[in-house]
Amino acid sequence: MLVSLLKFSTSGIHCHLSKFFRVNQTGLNYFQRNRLQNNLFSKVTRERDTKTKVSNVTLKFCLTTSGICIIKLINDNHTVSCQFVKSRADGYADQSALTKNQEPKFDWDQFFRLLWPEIWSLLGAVVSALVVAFLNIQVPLYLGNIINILSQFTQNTLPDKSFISEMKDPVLKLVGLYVAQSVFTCAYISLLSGLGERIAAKLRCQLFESILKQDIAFFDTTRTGELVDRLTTDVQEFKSSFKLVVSQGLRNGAQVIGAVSSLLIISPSLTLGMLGIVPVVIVTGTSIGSLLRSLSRQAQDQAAKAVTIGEEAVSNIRTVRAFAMEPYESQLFSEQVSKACDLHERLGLGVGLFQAGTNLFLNGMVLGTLYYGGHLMATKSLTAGDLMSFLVSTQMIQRSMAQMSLLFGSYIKGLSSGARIFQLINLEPRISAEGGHIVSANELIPEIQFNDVTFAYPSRPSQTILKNFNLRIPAGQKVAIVGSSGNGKSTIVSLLERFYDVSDGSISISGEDIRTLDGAWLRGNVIGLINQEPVLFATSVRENIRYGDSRVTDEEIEKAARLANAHEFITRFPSGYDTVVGERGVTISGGQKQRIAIARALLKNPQILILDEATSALDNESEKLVQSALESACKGRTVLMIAHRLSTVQNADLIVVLQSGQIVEMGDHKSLLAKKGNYWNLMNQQSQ
Ligand SMILES: Nc1ncnc2c1ncn2[C@@H]1O[C@H](COP(=O)(O)OP(=O)(O)OP(=O)(O)O)[C@@H](O)[C@H]1O
Repeated sequence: MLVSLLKFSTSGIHCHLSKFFRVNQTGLNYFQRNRLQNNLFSKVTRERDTKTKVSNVTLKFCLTTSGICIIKLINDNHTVSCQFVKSRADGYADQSALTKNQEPKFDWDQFFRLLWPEIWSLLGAVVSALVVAFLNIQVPLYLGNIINILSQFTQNTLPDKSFISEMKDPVLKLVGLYVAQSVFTCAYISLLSGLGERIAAKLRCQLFESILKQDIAFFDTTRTGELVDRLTTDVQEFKSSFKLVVSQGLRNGAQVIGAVSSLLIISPSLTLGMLGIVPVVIVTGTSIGSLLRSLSRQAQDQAAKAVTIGEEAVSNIRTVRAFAMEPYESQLFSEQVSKACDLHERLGLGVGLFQAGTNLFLNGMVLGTLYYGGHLMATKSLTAGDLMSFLVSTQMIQRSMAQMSLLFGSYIKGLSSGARIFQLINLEPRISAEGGHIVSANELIPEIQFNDVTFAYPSRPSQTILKNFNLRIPAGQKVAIVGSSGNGKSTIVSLLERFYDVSDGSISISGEDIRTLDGAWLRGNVIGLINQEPVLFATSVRENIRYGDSRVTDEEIEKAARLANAHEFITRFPSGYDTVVGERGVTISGGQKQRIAIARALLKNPQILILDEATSALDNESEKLVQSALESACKGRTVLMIAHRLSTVQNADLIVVLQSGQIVEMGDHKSLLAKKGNYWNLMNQQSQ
């Protein structure tokens, strides 16, 4: 990531500097310009408002709190102001495939489809919650009843009756009510919890599946942290809101309806007077709600941005440490966190104001009831027990509505999280990993043909990387592609693996356009890829070689490891094949990692092997070991080799020299040297 920032900055600065130099003719040479850029990085990323002078140019850097660097180039006569380099966080987030498109919308259809298989649990929970609400509504009536009996006893209107016998029935009923209330409360809470967890698990799996099936171009523009945030925070938020809204919302909603009905029975005039202002609350609530929803979405997006930055820094901790960039990363993280915090604070204030307003209204309602009810009691149209029931019911309405206003915040958060989840689940990859046909093993000829291939990366469509590229790699031959950095060598590999589709032309294997072939079959059975930075998972050596294929036996694993020159060092580990290699294989050396990766690739016995600079990250000693492993691995296969070090390609059947995405020379090592052209130049450069 840091490297990306530097690359990003370099190209930007380069562009501005070159414009500047063309205009002003300051005559800085290449080295001065490089020094200038290097200075620039160390200043931009470490200090604020720094000035430095290189040659006759003064550079001023500002790292503003919003993370935007503004650079001014000032020479003796001119001041050129370069508005430049947004912060890494903003720069990347702007490009994100998920955030650059339209605002995610909550899909109610999809939500109900998700709920459908859980309908019985949901119904059970709903019925239990409604029963609890119904029982709650009964409580004030029974209490009112008891008060009426008590007041009759205190006024001596029941002289012949025993207190215990009169009280026994209503008290027992009340106890029964409370017990039933507890049973149904337990039922709806446990049913809803299970339901919420199952839905969350299903959503996580669907999200993960959707992420894995996205094409590589999607990952070019979407940051890992953003995806992790959707998998974790959004699903968690959605689940909690769902459970809360269904349980509390249903219970409180039913309680309000039930309590209002019983109020209507006790005193219609008092009830209607009390409910007169409810429509005003509903209209105000709805309009405030849509404002809060938008604020909630912004807050969640911003929180995701912060997570993304934190995740990147932690996963690239070695680079961060090597550049002593901890303070910079902390600052970047805290800037994003404080932006998210601001938004959440505003959201909290909004929800708080809404709740405060609702509470004020509801308390006024209780006070009004007391006042008007007292008046009715004074005129003997209401008994003390009725007023008691009325007041308890009104308070129940007040409490329920207050809780529903609290739920409102959760409901809003749940909707925005759900919208973000569904957006990613519904995202269709442009290149599907599966589908297309399979060529049977005996018909498959491992011959590769690039026909007039032109290609630009989807994230940078204006930059054509390959132009009318034609190449035939006959079955069983070893073809090497060489050329200086950035000429499109690895791009050829990505196209052959069908990580991207060609913009024009076609690539065929065994005479079939690879766009018509099943991608998973192609990558899983036909092509083996060994690249510069082998990635191992934090599990045992055995599991890394097997990589999920349970059909593979231990003997086959050992055979592949022997072929990859890995068996010897693996058996020297105290736990042998069961040695755990640490996250991304940090506990073993680069050469060892590479040989495990070779064994993994060989295990599927691919007919086509791609070596993308497979030895360039190794020292001489490791390179020799890996090179000999590769030589045995290449036997009997069609091999496409990408190489920086020309020493590794000399025995190739055909060497292709690439320049700016086009073939400029082709031949074997000897004939190319004899030509004294590009290949010869590259050889000379390397030997120097
Ligand atoms: N995912 C990507 N999105 C956009 N542009 C890319 C992407 N990957 C590579 N490029 C650009 O494509 C061009 C060719 O890159 P490629 O990696 O194919 O070159 P290469 O010859 O393999 O270089 P190297 O030898 O340094 O690995 C470069 O300009 C690079 O910036």
